[in-house]
Amino acid sequence: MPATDVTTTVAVQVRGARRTFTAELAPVRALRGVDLDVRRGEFVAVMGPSGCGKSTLLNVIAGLEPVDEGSVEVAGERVDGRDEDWLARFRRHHIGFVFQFFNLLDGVSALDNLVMPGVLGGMKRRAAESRARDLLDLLGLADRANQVPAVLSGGQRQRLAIARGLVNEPTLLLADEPTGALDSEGGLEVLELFRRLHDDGQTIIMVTHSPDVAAGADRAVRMRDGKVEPV
Ligand SMILES: Nc1ncnc2c1ncn2[C@@H]1O[C@H](COP(=O)(O)OP(=O)(O)OP(=O)(O)O)[C@@H](O)[C@H]1O
Repeated sequence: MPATDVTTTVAVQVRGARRTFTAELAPVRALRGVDLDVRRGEFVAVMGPSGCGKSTLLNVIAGLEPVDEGSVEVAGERVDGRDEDWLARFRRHHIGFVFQFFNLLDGVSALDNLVMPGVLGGMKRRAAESRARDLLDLLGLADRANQVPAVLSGGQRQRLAIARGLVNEPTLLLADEPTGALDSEGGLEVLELFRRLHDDGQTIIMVTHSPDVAAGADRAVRMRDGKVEPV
């Protein structure tokens, strides 16, 4: 990565991003020229009505979906126009993703839910296990290491999912409605955790419908009809 001031302080830069889905009735223009800048270490909430393109924006930042036009840069690297192998490697090193419905592996322990992505990301098993135990400690789940996700509470499961997103020490943590499936107490627990991660320097972009959750971020941006609105 070039060591200039701009690339070391900019975590994400999206310019003129457009993404259209083909659908039966008419094309859906999910992103219609999105511009977004996120600095390293920033905690940004993305808000806006259902269908305005929030998840699509996270997906193009993660390189899970291509843009039809425009550019996406993360940690000084252009993400748009890359092939799948490059993107898979890039995601393993730079992106942690947390989803609304946890996406945990049901049949294996909390510990193995963290060790597996670590090993897949290129860590030796012992290093992955040590990182996994540190994260379980950090997230207050040390005594749950050998339990399967089904016996954990919603808030604990989401904390485990966040830990999984952090195993590979991502440059950027992307969270799509991380509190959406939780009651208000669980939601606040998760928000508190994000605040702590942010205090430790983690860059976070979080999609949320909740103004209370967004208020915990450094900055909220609003999307409407496939664009980020000026605030
Ligand atoms: N794979 C797809 N195929 C077709 N249309 C899609 C696809 N993914 C998203 N869309 C459409 O693109 C638009 C934006 O979707 P997106 O999921 O980004 O919105 P959102 O703001 O995250 O919505 P929500 O808050 O309900 O999750 C919607 O009209 C959606 O139906």
